[in-house]
Amino acid sequence: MASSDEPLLDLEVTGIAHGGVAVARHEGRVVFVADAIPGERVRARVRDDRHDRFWRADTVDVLDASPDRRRHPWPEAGLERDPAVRAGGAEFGHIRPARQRALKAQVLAEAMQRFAGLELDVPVGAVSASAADAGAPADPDEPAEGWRTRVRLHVDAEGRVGPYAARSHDVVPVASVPLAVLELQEIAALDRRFEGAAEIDLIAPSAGEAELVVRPAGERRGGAARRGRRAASTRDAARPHIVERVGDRLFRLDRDGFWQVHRGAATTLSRAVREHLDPARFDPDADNLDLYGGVGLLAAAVGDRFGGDARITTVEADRRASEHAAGNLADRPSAQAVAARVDRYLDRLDRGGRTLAGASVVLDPPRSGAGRAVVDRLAALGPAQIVYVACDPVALARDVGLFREHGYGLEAVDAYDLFPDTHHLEAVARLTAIVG
Ligand SMILES: C[S@@+](CC[C@H](N)C(=O)[O-])C[C@H]1O[C@@H](n2cnc3c(N)ncnc32)[C@H](O)[C@@H]1O
Repeated sequence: MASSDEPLLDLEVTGIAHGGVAVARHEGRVVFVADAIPGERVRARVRDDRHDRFWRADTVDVLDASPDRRRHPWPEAGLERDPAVRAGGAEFGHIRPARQRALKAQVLAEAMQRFAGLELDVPVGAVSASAADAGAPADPDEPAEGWRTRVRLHVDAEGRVGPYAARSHDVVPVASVPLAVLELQEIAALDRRFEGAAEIDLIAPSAGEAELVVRPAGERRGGAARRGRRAASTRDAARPHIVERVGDRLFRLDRDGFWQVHRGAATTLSRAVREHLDPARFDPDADNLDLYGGVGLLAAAVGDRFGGDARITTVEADRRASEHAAGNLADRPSAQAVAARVDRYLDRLDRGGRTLAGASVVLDPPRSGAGRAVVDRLAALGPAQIVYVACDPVALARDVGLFREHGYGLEAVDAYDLFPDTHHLEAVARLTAIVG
């Protein structure tokens, strides 16, 4: 590992890589450079020179700035700070929002080309996080900050709170959290000392008060989820819950359970799933599935699109989330919630001699994607269409490539900027069986 005595490199920055780092070359070797923009010339300090083929470096000075460079909206994450103490989690904040989205679109296009063999040009749409019209397409010039309804901060040995530094687990005390929605900025208590605590969670549900939750050192997070499918204990039943509103519908979930983070995300993704499901291929009586269903957000969207009688089963590994899904979908007699791992659920269908012929499947896996084990099983069951909701462009592209091996084609894809000031993006794609 390089130290701050390491010589500095002057680099021509030529590209962008997955993960939010720019790409340059030095003496034939690729250098991944943090806090730079393609087209710039920067001075960078090498942080990691252990690999033969690539090094990692951090920008310390900009020699020729891009017109898309701006002052970082989070002072503790900006170039003025030494890279070792720059706040993490806002690695695109130094870039104007329109260029952030263009770079994300480029990463998606390159991933689709490389891993799925497809030439695509998909713009990444801005999404409003304002309390009044969250989820509406946003004015591209609207400030991108103020979108996070969940923020996790860490506590250092002296009780001070902050995010981890970029690329380390060192806590960086901060005076502001500009990516958070205003309610959370107001309660963040960043000047308080939290001795004995490990983490602070800031949570702003759409139907209820914003909360600051202190997690003592040694507390096990997500205990219920880890206990798997054991019978619900009295302690589980008493776990704090919150309520989220999407349109006219309310969703109940554990306070530490999964929910989309951007204030406009649940609306955006519900709408995207409704729009991407091809009505000509949708059979309300088929064994329609919402895989990786959480507390039933997207199963509800399917019901809203095709009516309460449309059959749908939401499958989720976290037993508590699945119990909430059953409650959240209780007004839909044709919807059911199953607590199971997706791969095991698909195996059970197969062993039972069932197929998914004529069925529509919503697939919303974690960041690592569905992967070969799930894609192979799902494709073998032969659904009519799959609407894939993805928060990682490379995992999506890899899985699209796998589906194509099984005769599924990519019919449509849209992308949304649900993580401004970071390198992340959300994409929704429709895959259908190619006939003939
Ligand atoms: C990206 S979230 C999507 C949740 C939901 N669709 C939503 O939009 O709110 C992924 C979900 O997959 C669940 N999960 C992770 N691995 C799983 C697996 N192998 N089988 C089933 N569910 C899993 C997680 O608990 C989480 O709720």
